[in-house]
Amino acid sequence: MSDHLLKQHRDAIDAIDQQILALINQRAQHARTIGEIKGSGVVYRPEREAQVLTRIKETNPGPLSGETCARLFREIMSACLALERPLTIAFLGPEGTFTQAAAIKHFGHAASTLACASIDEAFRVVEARGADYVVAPVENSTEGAVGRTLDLMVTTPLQICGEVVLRIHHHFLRQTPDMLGIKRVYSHAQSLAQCHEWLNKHLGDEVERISVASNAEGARLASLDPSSAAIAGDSAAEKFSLNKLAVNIEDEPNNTTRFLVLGYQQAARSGKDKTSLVISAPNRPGALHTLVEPLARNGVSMSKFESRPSRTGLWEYVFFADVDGFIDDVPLQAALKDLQDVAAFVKVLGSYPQAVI
Ligand SMILES: C=C(O[C@@H]1C=C(C(=O)O)C=C[C@H]1O)C(=O)O
Repeated sequence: MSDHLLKQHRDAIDAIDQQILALINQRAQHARTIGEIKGSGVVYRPEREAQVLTRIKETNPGPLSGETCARLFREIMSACLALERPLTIAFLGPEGTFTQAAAIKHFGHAASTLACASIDEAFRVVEARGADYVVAPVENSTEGAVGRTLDLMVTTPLQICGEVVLRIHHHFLRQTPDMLGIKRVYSHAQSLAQCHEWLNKHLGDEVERISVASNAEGARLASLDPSSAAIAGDSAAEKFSLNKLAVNIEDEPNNTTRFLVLGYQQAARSGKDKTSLVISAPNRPGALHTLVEPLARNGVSMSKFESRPSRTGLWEYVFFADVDGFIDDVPLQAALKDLQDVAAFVKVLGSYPQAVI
């Protein structure tokens, strides 16, 4: 390899870096001015961020992938937004959970994350304006709905203003670098379930499976005791300096979790939006059909329909529906009007941009 050629390319990179540096700061100046124009109002604009990321992906000339460029711009926007006002995001702690990874994926590293002891607590902190937004898991592709998040959404005054989809990779973690003398394995119940085939194959019956409040808590416990192991993701492995004895041990290779972002904010239309509803009908034959029919009749397509026992005792079940489109779209307005005539309870949980990255 010619040293001369190498130097030429490095000089070019140095010159480009200076241009990038100047341009990023020019961008930040605009964001700061936008912040001044917004005044004391809401600074985070999910629809605008979704549009920026979509444009970057669609116009990216390569060789970097669209996904990679969107991630880079995600961080640039995060830093620009922090110049307007830094955001605090409540999540189900401790540090190192997948929910924290989802919060960072959505808001970037310039946002501060606030670990909470439970999903309830994370909602409560934001409701009391102790943090700006809450990120909460709502469904996993293998394990289904996260009931607690659904229950909280029925009564919270917060609105959904975004969604995050995260690929979940579980690793088998331990203080020592071998599989000898393992007496117990800690993880969240959902993660134990998502890896049960791997566990059945690689661990004997005598190894106890202990479900704990979070994967990160499992990793913490395993870091204190050489006879214990844990199942958790990358960030918990790093945080507690554990060895990865096996990586990506989830039974389902496309294991993903969807999270919702909630705050005191209705997102504006991004052009590629979803609306979430919770509805309920009196418990009589055909009730479910009554709830679905107005959506179908008005040509509103549904991407999710989930039932959940009602906790108020007023109705037997409540139903969570995700539909395509923004709240003031004509077909959706018509469907909602028809629904209000037949449903005992309808609450719009929010209209928000579909996840871009
Ligand atoms: C700059 C703005 O504020 C924030 C930062 C954005 C950015 O860096 O592009 C986009 C949306 C907002 O969350 C804006 O509203 O345009």
